[in-house]
Amino acid sequence: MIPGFLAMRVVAMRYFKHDITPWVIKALFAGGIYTMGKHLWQTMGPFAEKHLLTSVSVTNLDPLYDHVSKWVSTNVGTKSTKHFSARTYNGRGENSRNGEEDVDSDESENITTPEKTTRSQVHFLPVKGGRQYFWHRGCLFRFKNEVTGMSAQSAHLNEETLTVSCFGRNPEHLRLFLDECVQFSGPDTSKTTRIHFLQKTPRTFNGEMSWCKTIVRPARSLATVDLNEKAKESVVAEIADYLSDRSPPYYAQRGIPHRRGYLLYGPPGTGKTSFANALAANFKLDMYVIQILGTMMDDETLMSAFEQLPKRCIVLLEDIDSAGIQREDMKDNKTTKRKNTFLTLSGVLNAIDGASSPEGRLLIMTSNTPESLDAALIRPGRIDRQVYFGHVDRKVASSIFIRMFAKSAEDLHRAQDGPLILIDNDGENVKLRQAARLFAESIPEDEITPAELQNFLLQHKNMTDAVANVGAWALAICEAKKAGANIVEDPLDAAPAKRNRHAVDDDEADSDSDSLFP
Ligand SMILES: Nc1ncnc2c1ncn2[C@@H]1O[C@H](COP(=O)(O)OP(=O)(O)OP(=O)(O)O)[C@@H](O)[C@H]1O
Repeated sequence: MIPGFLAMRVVAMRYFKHDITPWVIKALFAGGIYTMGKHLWQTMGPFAEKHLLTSVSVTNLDPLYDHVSKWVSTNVGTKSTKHFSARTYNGRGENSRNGEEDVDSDESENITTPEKTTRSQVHFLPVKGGRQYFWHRGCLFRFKNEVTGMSAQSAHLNEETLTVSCFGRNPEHLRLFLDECVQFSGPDTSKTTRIHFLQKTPRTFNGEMSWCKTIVRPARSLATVDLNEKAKESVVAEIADYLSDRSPPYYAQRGIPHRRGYLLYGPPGTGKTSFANALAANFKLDMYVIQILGTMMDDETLMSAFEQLPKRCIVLLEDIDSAGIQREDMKDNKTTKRKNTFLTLSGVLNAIDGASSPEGRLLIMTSNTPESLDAALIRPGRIDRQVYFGHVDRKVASSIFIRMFAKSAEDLHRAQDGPLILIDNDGENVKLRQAARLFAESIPEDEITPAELQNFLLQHKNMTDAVANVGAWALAICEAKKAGANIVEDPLDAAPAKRNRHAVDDDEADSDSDSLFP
């Protein structure tokens, strides 16, 4: 008997003149059936799932994860569930994931396409652990979204798994569905490079750092980085050989640790980081960036960062000299507190090639003043090759100009790893080539960095204007550098008196440009 039933029955009889007994019996019966069904489902569920469903699982380490979740969030969306997790995608078919951001890059190829858009969209997915059912091409599908563990790439990132199941035994339905997800996702995400940064781990309070920040950038082509062609080709060939399947056994047989290191050195803004990015894109490797300066990095953190690296990747140690790891500090192995670093020479060397540092990775260090680095840091075995990045010469100036003003990607033919070559499709490109020659002739050789030139061209997007003003601008830059000034005023923005100083150059440039662009 249900406790209090008699009292309730009496009250119902008195006030409603109604006997509730049959209703209570019906409710008890329904409850019994529900409990029995639930129990049956719990015991039979795994059996039914195994025999009635065909499933496929994808973890968030695979690009397919993004394609599937994007399809589901767009096409199934809010129809059959009330609790969601939200995530953002931008219009290029890239996405944000766990600690991962999309960024627009000023380093993307300079030829823009109209379909590139930076607008972010918010999409809904079922909460983690949630399920969603939907029909696709006449088949009932189930979508499950679960946290399944810690990511192997970073001990602090969750590994999430999407399981898509379809009722029936035919895996063809799933294959068609996954194909559609990939198509739906739009531009190929392999045209992006993932760049990982060290960050204080959000879930710990001791300030421990791990690779928990990731950004996705448009893949940079090697052809858009100006560097001595022979040097570029041979570096690319060496890395291709190092990453090939025959390389690990070759190193192992000879008892050599399977590691390779490069030092890219030269003045700031000459393309060292860009080249590292382009190498990562070319070899489809993730890049792991360690910025020592300003991060209070110590030996332990650096060691742990290296230990967390995946087997195949590029590690970029940025501006290793400016981080305060310099010869005099390292000689007696003192801890250096200069410039906020707490690193010792042995700490850095251990991290780079100690017993616990993974093999198979490619190390790239960049430096503006390599002469200040300790010989131990860049000895062969740690750094196998040094590559110089310098100021622009006429060839590079012309190449940057053409890249900036070419109207479309089709106008530029890309040799495998070589420079971009302008195709003379029509008269326009002949003009562009001539303008590039004039532009390059107005620039003093080996004085100006590619970054400075690129910046000038971003501010002078009109070709005639760029050719006409580059001479005066270059002169101003060179004068400022000689005087040790950091601020360089654009001669066009300067007072008239100052502009007159370069009147001759302006006039010459004007006459050149006039002949080109009537
Ligand atoms: N050699 C180059 N070829 C093409 N673009 C270049 C080159 N050098 C510089 N740039 C452009 O200049 C900007 C800065 O380049 P980057 O960051 O690669 O220089 P860096 O040498 O790494 O500088 P830093 O030493 O200050 O880190 C980028 O936008 C890049 O596109």
